[in-house]
Amino acid sequence: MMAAGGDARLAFDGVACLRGHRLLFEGLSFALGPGDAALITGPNGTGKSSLLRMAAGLLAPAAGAIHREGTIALADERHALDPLKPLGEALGFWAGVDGQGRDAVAAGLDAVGLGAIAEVPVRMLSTGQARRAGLARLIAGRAHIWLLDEPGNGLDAASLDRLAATMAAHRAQGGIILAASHQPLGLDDAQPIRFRA
Ligand SMILES: Nc1ncnc2c1ncn2[C@@H]1O[C@H](COP(=O)(O)OP(=O)(O)OP(=O)(O)O)[C@@H](O)[C@H]1O
Repeated sequence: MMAAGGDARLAFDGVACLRGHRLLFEGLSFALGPGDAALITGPNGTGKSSLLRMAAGLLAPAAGAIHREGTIALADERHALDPLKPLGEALGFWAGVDGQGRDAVAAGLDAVGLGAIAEVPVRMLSTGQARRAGLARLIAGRAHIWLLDEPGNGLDAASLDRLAATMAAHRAQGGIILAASHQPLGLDDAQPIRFRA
């Protein structure tokens, strides 16, 4: 079972983002509670990934405040799984760090359709499988707030459907999703956060 969202909350209040000497955005405010989702869209380099890194606490806002309640997990193109280990074992390491057990790893693998290759070393995964492995890691961590950076990249149609179903289940349990994507993710009712060139 996924963690219940409980009182999960993620809110930006008048946030500005400075990278190098460039102001990417300012005055950004939004609030997400249990079951909510927001979808960040916009051209390359406008600050979508930077916003997610701020939400994760990896990048400080130049102005404004970010409020978080609940556990947070970020999935981007770096899955951070040990390339030499079998997939299931590599996921088990991170599940342990997140205070989860083998059942969470099994649920993560199942959600991305990789249960049959749990014994395959991470270095042998295809591009799309590696991407799905990163999502399995996120799912197995059972965090309340999911930050997803282009989660549909490299995924085939069946995997995109699974991702949509997994996101819907997470929200139904009170989880929160903040995603950046150039492609539709099935988050049609999500709050839009649009960046412009
Ligand atoms: N460490 C850094 N130092 C300075 N500038 C950076 C740094 N990291 C990213 N940037 C710049 O910040 C800007 C926004 O980058 P970001 O990755 O947030 O964009 P994005 O909207 O996610 O783009 P894409 O659609 O290509 O993924 C870019 O111009 C990028 O070069």
